[in-house]
Order: sequence, then C-alpha cells, then structure tokens
Amino acid sequence: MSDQNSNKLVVVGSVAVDWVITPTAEREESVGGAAVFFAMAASPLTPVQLVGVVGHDFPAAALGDLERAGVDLDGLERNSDGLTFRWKGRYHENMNQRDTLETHLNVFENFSPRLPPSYRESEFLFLANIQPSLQLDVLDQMAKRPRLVGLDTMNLWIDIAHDKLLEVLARVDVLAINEEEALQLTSETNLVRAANKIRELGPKTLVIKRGEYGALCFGPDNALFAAPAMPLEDVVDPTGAGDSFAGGFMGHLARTGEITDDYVRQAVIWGSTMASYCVQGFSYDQLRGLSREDIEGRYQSFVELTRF
Ligand SMILES: Nc1ncnc2c1ncn2[C@@H]1O[C@H](COP(=O)(O)OP(=O)(O)O)[C@@H](O)[C@H]1O
Ligand SMILES: O=C(O)C(=O)C[C@H](O)[C@H](O)COP(=O)(O)O
Repeated sequence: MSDQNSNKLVVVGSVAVDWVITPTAEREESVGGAAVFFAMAASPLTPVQLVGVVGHDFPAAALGDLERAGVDLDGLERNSDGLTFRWKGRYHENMNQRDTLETHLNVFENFSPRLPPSYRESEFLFLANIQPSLQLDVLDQMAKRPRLVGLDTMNLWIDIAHDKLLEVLARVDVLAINEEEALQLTSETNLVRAANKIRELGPKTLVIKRGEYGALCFGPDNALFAAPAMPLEDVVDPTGAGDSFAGGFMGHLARTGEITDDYVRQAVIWGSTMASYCVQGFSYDQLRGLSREDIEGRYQSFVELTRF
C-alpha cells in the first residue's frame, strides 16, 4: 500500500442545484447533491476526490467552497452545453418527511463517470446514490479493489434496477440506507431480519439511517450499535443529512485506516456529528469553514449525550 493514497477517499454522486421548501423557509438555488454534501462533511477528516458533473449554471462560488475545503475536483466534469442536475422538494411540518416536486437530470442524464488516474489508486471509495450501473462502472475503474467500498441507494433503484443493485451490493463493504429502503430491499417488515438478509447480500457493515431518530449500525465483526441524532432546537433543512452522515463515517475510517467494530462505532458518531451540522442550515452552509475544535467539541457532545 502506498502511503500517498492510504487515506484518500473518492466519492461519486450527484452535484445539484436544489430548490428546498420547508414549513418556515425556502431557498431556490441551494447547492446540493450527494457528492457535494459527502465531500463537505468528509474533507475536514481526510482528503476527498470528487467525481461528478455540473452544467454551465453551477455557481462558481460553490466550486470555490469545495476547493477551499481541500476537495480535489479533477474528476468533476464541466459540461457547458447544459444545466446542472436540479431537484425540488418540500418538507412536511415534522421535517422528517418530504415530497419530491421536480427532478431534472439535465447534464446528469448522459453522464459517464471518468476517474482521473490520480483517483484510481485510492484506498477508500464511496458510491453515493446514482444508477447502480454507474456505481459498477466506477468500481471497475479502480486500479485495484479499494480497502473499503461504501454505497448508498434509494427506493427508485430498488424498484427499477434491482438486479444491477444486487450485483454492486455483492462487491461493497458498507451499505448506508434508510429504514424504509432496508425493508423494501429485503421485502421484510422487521428491521433486524432485514439487516441480516442485507449482510448476506455482500456488505458486512450496514448503517440504517433513521432521520431525527439517529442511526443503527451492524459492524463488520457483528457489533450492533445505536446512535441518537443530536437533539436540536432548530432544524433548518434536512437535505443532505444522509450524505453528510456518510461523509463523516467514511472520512473517519479513511483517516484512521482502521476498520474494526470499535472504529466503526466511532465512525457512526462522526457521521452523526457532520449530519447534525448539515441540518442546521440550508445547503452545506453550516458544514463550511468548520474548525477542528468545532467538530471535536460536537463529537464530545455526542459522547456526553450517550454516557451512562
Ligand atoms: N432532524 C434531525 N435532527 C438532528 N439530526 C438529524 C435530523 N435528521 C437527520 N439527522 C441526522 O442525519 C442522519 C441521516 O439522516 P437521514 O434523514 O436518516 O438520512 P437520509 O437523508 O439518507 O434519509 C441521521 O442519522 C441523523 O444523525
Ligand atoms: O442527488 C439527489 O438525488 C438529490 O435529491 C439532491 C439532494 O441535494 C441530495 O442528494 C439529497 O440527499 P439526502 O437528503 O441525503 O437524501
């Protein structure tokens, strides 16, 4: 293993301009996308290399934010012929549920991810929520199998690309999905039974994200770990919480290079820490410019929250 690549973390996923409506506020041009949230959350912990595509309308300021966060953008394709992927959604009163109002794939429609040579040797890879065939394509472009491969997906792919999804799942180590998706994927009604089935499909580590109720994690050596979400007085915008969680989670494992039950437990708390910042603002507003002191302090609040 070359030292140079030992803690590099590649992420492939959407780069988006969202229109987010909550019960109390609205932002019409909110930079988002799974790869953006993931990168902003992981970059305080480990070097991140991003793979995605933007159109001519993508704000230059957001590219500057990613660069200042230290995110490598060599793998970000800039397609001047079209618009960036756009998503519009409205949150319900309780903020744990949302309706998608519009999705415009735009430049994402014909996107074919190309990994720069400098990404191919990296030891950590996260396949954020995109078509399973593209996830497979990226995995195949790695020079060798990374030490740890994580994946997120959604109900759409469980419905329309089931076989491809099973094919990629067989090749990943960590699956991070939400509760409904875990049940849907396995046709189960019980979460523990669903988790056992999923772990037979490939991923030995499974993180089930439960919104304001936190996360449940089945570790590589069989530990079962539950983490609460940070109780917050003001939740501004939950968009990207899951991706920020994944960024903190994978970022910690890449930084430490340890992949045991104990480190996976810590990674769940790092995921919860970064997700808690995400939901406190629109877009990645609250993830930008975080100091080491800030994040260590929030991590310690989680330690205190769960001490007994
Ligand atoms: N309302 C909230 N308050 C505090 N933390 C939250 C809230 N919603 C989500 N989170 C954090 O974000 C994580 C992932 O969120 P979740 O909504 O489950 O993911 P996804 O966006 O993939 O559905 C949760 O495990 C939790 O730590
Ligand atoms: O890429 C997509 O499919 C989008 O809808 C754009 C969004 O910015 C995030 O991806 C929302 O992600 P989560 O709130 O973590 O589920």
